[in-house]
Amino acid sequence: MPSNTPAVEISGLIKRYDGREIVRSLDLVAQRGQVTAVLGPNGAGKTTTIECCEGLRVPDGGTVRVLGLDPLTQGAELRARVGVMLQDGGLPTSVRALEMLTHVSSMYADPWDVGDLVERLGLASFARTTVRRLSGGQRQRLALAAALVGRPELVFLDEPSAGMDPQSRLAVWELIRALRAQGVSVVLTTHLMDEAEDLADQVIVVDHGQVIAQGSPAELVAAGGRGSLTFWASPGLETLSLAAALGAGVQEADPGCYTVTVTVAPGTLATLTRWCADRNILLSRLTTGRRNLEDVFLDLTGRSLR
Ligand SMILES: Nc1ncnc2c1ncn2[C@@H]1O[C@H](COP(=O)(O)OP(=O)(O)OP(=O)(O)O)[C@@H](O)[C@H]1O
Repeated sequence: MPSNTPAVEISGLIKRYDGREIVRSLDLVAQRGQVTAVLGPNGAGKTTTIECCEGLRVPDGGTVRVLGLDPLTQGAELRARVGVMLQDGGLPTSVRALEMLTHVSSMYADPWDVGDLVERLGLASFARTTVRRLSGGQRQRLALAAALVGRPELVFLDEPSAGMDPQSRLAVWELIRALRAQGVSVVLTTHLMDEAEDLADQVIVVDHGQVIAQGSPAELVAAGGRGSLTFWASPGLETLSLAAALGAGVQEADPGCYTVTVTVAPGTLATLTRWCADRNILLSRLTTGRRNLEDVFLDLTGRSLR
């Protein structure tokens, strides 16, 4: 199989549960040697899509190729070349953490040094604890180590830093950067904007089972061409009236948190504060600045990820 095939190539993927179409003709390409982040809100179909790539789900339509191979019929060949970290860890629960990792490493001809992984991911403090008794974040780190110990060419990481404290999250991010530097292809799902923005070469935004935008973080941020304006006040403001005053879209992203889709100019702020003053509304906080992926995501989906 030529090695210039993409790491992952999905076309027209369809997946239904109980007759409900969860993944709806989804197309996605993840290039080799890159970090590709599949970003989307809860229930968007990210995990289902990744599980189709891992051969854990049978698609109802479309094609999935991983390193040029079909994960359903060529899974045995892929197993040695692909690392998988499932969202719930997917680990056996009655073994000790380090024993489990050492056992997995013994199945490979040229495994990653277990001691090095233990150090990079801070596993030493719970090395002798049985998996069942680990915290969620500890399990995640162990699952990541298990996914990497076989030195895969491609890894699927389903929400790799979910439930982790900030320090562990940084360690995971550092490791993902190291993988990329080694030429490993990484496909991860996340609902953390900063994770996608910091790590990914390519971000694929999925909502309702379809790709709604894709590009590098910089491309996605530049595409809107606007600044961002967010303010906080009491919940339930008349956003339609404010939108008319500003000549811009206004959304209540979370209760009491409003985002305005506009090119921010001095007059914009004057109009906003006047509109509020006329209604005796006190702004508790206001920020303007460069758009980030979160603003892009809000524009695209009308929803906040928090
Ligand atoms: N085995 C299943 N049977 C029925 N419905 C399912 C099954 N697995 C997932 N779903 C549903 O499919 C939808 C998409 O789930 P999926 O886990 O792919 O989304 P996701 O984007 O990964 O979300 P999250 O970020 O919450 O993990 C959800 O509504 C979920 O409840």
